[in-house]
Amino acid sequence: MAAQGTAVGEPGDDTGVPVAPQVQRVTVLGAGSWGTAFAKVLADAGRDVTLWARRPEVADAVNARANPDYLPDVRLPDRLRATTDAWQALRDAQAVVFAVPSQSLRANLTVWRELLPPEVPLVSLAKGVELGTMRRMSQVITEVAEVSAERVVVVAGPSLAREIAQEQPAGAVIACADHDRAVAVQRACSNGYFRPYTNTDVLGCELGGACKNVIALACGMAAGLGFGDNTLATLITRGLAEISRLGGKLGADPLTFAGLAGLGDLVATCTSPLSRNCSFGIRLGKGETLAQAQQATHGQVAEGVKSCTSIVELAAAHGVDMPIADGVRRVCHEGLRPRDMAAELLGRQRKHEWR
Ligand SMILES: NC(=O)C1=CN([C@@H]2O[C@H](COP(=O)(O)OP(=O)(O)OC[C@H]3O[C@@H](n4cnc5c(N)ncnc54)[C@H](OP(=O)(O)O)[C@@H]3O)[C@@H](O)[C@H]2O)C=CC1
Ligand SMILES: O=C(CO)COP(=O)(O)O
Repeated sequence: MAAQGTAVGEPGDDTGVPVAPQVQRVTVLGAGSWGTAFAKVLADAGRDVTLWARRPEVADAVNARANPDYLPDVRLPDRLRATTDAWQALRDAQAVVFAVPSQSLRANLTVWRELLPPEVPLVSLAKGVELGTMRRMSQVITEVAEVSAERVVVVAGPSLAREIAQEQPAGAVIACADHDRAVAVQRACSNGYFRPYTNTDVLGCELGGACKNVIALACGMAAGLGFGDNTLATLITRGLAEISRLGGKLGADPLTFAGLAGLGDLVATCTSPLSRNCSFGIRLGKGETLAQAQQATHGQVAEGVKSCTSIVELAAAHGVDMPIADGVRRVCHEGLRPRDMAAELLGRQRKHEWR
């Protein structure tokens, strides 16, 4: 029997699992590519969605069923409304989704926290680790919004925004320490092309999402240098090894890294021309400086460029070796040449694959 205040799962949920009350009105804060695509996912799942954009022209475009800056040629659903007024966006929300870049979440949340409705799930889409504090996004949310970890939900997995917006089938992970809350958000965003699974390993899912961006930069560099699929497969596999090593040390579930938030997202991001991180890495591999690559990709968020620093610091603080991530950090921020990074990785002391 369902616990008080919950309802028994409807068909499509885990059999008989009690779930939190239905989430119908959802607010997404951030109208970039993933914020807009995820808002569309929610609307296509039957939710009433309000999207907050910081620029009026983006809100106007979304209200005219488009977001040409971020998702050209995608028609947005009628259930999706946009505004630049955060108070208006948040006042009736039954779930709130944060879709701004990782390094700006704290500052934005400091403004939004007074407006957040009590008790509702707070959902993070961002894939990064905060510079300076080494905090994951769920930790930033619990700290700034002063809420318990059980209220914070993380969306992870292979979710290239443009493919999702084109309604191409994809799996995802909805992670929350409170399984019932994960199920409520899972139900709110399940539709005919988006299939989310639940997980209670928030730490592992967030590490998978943030670290794969750094490995995708390395894979892009390899492609930019002209290396082929053996190099790519080696970087993906050894990248997964170092992500799993960090996760294991911090207490994540090792299975998470074999799942959509680990291997799944790593494969999608390291191999797709749609990945901003991979594309940015290609530019570096072809010889562009960080500044040149940033100028050429103006307005695009390649989270790994910043998170490589905080991830390597986090690893060092726990005595974990992450040679690929550290190589990426040194290319991005210390002027190491990608070709020299490759030589250094190949010249490391020979070792056993797992020990
Ligand atoms: N794109 C994708 O495929 C996926 C992205 N993610 C993650 O989602 C997060 C958001 O990325 P994504 O939507 O792709 O990013 P985009 O670059 O597409 O959009 C960024 C959005 O955030 C806004 N923004 C940028 N800086 C600030 C700021 N300082 N304060 C407030 N708003 C700001 C932008 O507004 P404006 O237009 O006014 O500049 C824009 O709406 C990232 O962590 C990313 O890793 C996760 C899965 C998939
Ligand atoms: O997270 C993503 C896919 O899951 C998007 O990756 P990029 O930020 O590299 O485009």
